[in-house]
Amino acid sequence: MNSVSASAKSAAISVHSSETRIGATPILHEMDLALPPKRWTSIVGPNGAGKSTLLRVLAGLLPTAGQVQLQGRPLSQWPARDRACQLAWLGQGEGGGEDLTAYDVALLGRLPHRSWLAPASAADHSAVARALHKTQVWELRDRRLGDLSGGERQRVLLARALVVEAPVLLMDEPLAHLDPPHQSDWLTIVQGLVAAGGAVVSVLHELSIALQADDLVIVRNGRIVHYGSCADPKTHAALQAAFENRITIHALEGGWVALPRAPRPM
Ligand SMILES: Nc1ncnc2c1ncn2[C@@H]1O[C@H](COP(=O)(O)OP(=O)(O)OP(=O)(O)O)[C@@H](O)[C@H]1O
Repeated sequence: MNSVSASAKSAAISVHSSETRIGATPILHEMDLALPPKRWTSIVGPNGAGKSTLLRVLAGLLPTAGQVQLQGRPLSQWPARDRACQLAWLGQGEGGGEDLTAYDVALLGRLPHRSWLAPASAADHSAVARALHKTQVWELRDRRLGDLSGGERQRVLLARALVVEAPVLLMDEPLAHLDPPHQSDWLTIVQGLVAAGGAVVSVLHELSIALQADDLVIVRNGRIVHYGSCADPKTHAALQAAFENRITIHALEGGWVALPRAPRPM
């Protein structure tokens, strides 16, 4: 299963856990996953499979019966500020800061780099400007977050995650509300992060985009049922099986697309 797995020590981020519960309900079982640097990994699977829960465990947002390691060191042993510089997070449908300008929302991502009560430095401002340009929201920088459209807002929140400049970036449904040109921009950003040595982990429902990643983690019923390269036919077979063969996968322009299987004519 783990043809591309790194060991926990050499991984950018890893989880080894027997069970994760939300309240009294067991949600994830026997998670053993080590994701290497310099790769983009997409987490996919049916609705309710546990993808977002797995990402939250990796981010340290949900306790688990086991251990998460970041850069080879248990998450719990990282000083909070250092950890926040190493691990950036873009959650699903994040709220908060509605009255802040887009610029100030992005600047929040620099907080881990700043000393207590210190004003933003020139480096902070240039990181924000770079991220707002990359995500195509520089022109919107003085608008309130609460006044932006869904896609504009998502791009500001992506900028906030990018300004952390962390070597590990976790994103839950980062393409929500993004139109195809902005999805394409997102792909360019991810490729740039990976080329610079980063580990990018994204939960995605868009299987054709997920298949453009380096590796795929397939989750079903709270378990990792496959982890492998997107180029591996075994990964395609596992993906089809995870979706009960209700998708088909086709080669296209050097990559793959996944389509819902058309119902048989009556
Ligand atoms: N707060 C909660 N209390 C109880 N069960 C929860 C809670 N949050 C999530 N769950 C359950 O945990 C399971 C996994 O949820 P999760 O959000 O991780 O799935 P997912 O794979 O990301 O789903 P989707 O594709 O629908 O976004 C689901 O059955 C969900 O109903």
